[in-house]
Amino acid sequence: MISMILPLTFLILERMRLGLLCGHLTLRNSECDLMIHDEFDWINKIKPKSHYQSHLLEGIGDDASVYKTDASYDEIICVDTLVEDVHFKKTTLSPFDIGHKALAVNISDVAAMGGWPVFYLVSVAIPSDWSEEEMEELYKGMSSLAEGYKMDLIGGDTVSTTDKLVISVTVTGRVEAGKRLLRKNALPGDIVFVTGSLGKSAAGLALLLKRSRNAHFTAREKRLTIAHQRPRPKVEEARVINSLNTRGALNDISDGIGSEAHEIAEASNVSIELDESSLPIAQELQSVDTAKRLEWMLFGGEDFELVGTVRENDWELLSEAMKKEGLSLYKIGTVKEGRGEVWLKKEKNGLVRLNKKGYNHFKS
Ligand SMILES: Nc1ncnc2c1ncn2[C@@H]1O[C@H](COP(=O)(O)OP(=O)(O)O)[C@@H](O)[C@H]1O
Ligand SMILES: Cc1ncc(C[n+]2csc(CCOP(=O)(O)OP(=O)(O)O)c2C)c(N)n1
Ligand SMILES: [Mg+2]
Ligand SMILES: [Mg+2]
Ligand SMILES: [Mg+2]
Repeated sequence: MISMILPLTFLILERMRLGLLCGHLTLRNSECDLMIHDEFDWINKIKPKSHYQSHLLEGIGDDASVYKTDASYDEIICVDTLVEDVHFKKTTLSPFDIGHKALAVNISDVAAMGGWPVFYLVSVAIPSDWSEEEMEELYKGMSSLAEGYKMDLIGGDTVSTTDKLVISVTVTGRVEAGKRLLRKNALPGDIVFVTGSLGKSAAGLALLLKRSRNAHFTAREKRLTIAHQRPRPKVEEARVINSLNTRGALNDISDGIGSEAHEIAEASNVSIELDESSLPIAQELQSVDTAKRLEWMLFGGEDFELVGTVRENDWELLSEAMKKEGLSLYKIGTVKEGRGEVWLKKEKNGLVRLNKKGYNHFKS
């Protein structure tokens, strides 16, 4: 009995000591409780106040960073990471899907700067339950997407890990000199647009989490799961917006438009008014309960559509140019004077303030 109680007492005292060290009492495996409570606050804390390299045009704070070259274009570079059990499970994405998505989310950030992708580098931490065949499939997922953009894989890193698969992809791209499209470019009076319907990825994820990717899905359900597994980065759309040679703000939707609209509003120091009745509704989500659908559309994330703003005078020209390329674009709101707020215009109840909600590592 004593031999059981003694170690237990020691364990409890040790937990209390750690709890005191961390300023609170918790029973977690790690030494201290996770101290990051908001992803975006944390990024702001580590953001350098100045930089050494004068050819850096945009550092931390947009979808990707941009630096100047002596050529007629500026260079774009960005990195995003996918972690098993956070961004995917073996039951939600196949190895091929993981490769596709890890590259697609980065190409999407290049598109969100108005540019096109050029090179990619891949860093993988591989646990022992992942086979060589699975890793080959993952790389096939990347190369088949890269092919369409003529992107080259130019480097990376491979390490072992004891736990979950981690894949980190760096993508470089280019944009015509001085023509990058930034979150801070919106001005009052602008039209807010989105390149496609929202919420399909979140609906697809819900299906995959419930049933697993090898289950039987109807054709409608399959379109939702594919939206989650194989998002198409909107490079063509970004290039049309860029070709207009006008001021415009742009952001890609990874966390949910509720979050990204705030990012534009905050960076531009304006407010954004979204019109609920103008948000395009995917045909696949027509039959879904309205409240659930709105939650997925505003806060679900991972649609990788582009949300942005253009001058009211440029709207006709832009929507014509998109139509000519067979691409879609929807007017969903307007930019107003403000201080980073986002409002949703309801059909009946007037304006409601949207929280900066969406996917937030450490909060959700
Ligand atoms: N750990 C980090 N160290 C340095 N910069 C970071 C870190 N995490 C994020 N950032 C930067 O913060 C900004 C916002 O990141 P994020 O919200 O992930 O953008 P996105 O949704 O477009 O991928 C970007 O400029 C990104 O490069
Ligand atoms: C198994 C699983 N659970 C939850 C999600 C939902 N999810 C995970 S990360 C994320 C947001 C996008 O990822 P993030 O790392 O924030 O990309 P970034 O904003 O940096 O582009 C969402 C909606 C998922 N894709 N898979
Ligand atoms: Mg982004
Ligand atoms: Mg990111
Ligand atoms: Mg995010």
